[in-house]
Amino acid sequence: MSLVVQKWNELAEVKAELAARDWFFATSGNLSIKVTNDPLTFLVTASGKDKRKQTDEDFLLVDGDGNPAEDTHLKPSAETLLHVEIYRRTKAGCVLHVHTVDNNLISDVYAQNGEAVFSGQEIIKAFGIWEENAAVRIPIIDNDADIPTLAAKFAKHVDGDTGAVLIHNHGITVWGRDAFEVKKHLEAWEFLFRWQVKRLLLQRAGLPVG
Ligand SMILES: CSC[C@@H](O)[C@@H](O)C(=O)COP(=O)(O)O
Ligand SMILES: [Zn+2]
Repeated sequence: MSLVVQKWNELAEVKAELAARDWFFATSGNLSIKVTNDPLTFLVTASGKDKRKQTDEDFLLVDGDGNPAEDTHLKPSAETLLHVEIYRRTKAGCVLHVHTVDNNLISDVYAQNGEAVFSGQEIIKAFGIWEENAAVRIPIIDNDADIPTLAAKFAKHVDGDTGAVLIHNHGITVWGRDAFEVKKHLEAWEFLFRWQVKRLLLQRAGLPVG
């Protein structure tokens, strides 16, 4: 099996799992997986598709500038430049971007702080952090319809082989060394967002949550 086919299958599997979670509302979301380092090439979702469907036009191979590296009628994701920033700056192997109601709510509630911080949760261990009372933070950046502008703001927070950024009232972009790691991190973030949204509601209702 060629490397591209192997990576295609890996990304298709993650895409199917996120689809099963119903994390691709209204064609939102984009995913990518690195294929080669030198030169940089990666598979990225084709733009505007319903990512819940599985077809042989789901992904296309792009180069280090995010342009198609093959002859195709498919258009790379509108947000490919964000993926480019990650692959150029880190050793990440996979990038996932989803819009969920909870990640949008958290991005809005904490927008003024420029970050959301979570602590006191066992699932933080999914990030490989084992200390008692550990806290994790996720930066929140303003959304921008101009993708190069958004990518420049986003790039300021890309400083490790794993990471995540919330885009205000838009969604989350998470990256990791491989598909397994990034999916685990995405699931942990979404767990924390859902937990926090529910806690805020229960607190508002006067119920005794910590
Ligand atoms: C209808 S979702 C809005 C899109 O602009 C975008 O945010 C998105 O996540 C999907 O765009 P795509 O070009 O299909 O990768
Ligand atoms: Zn998006």
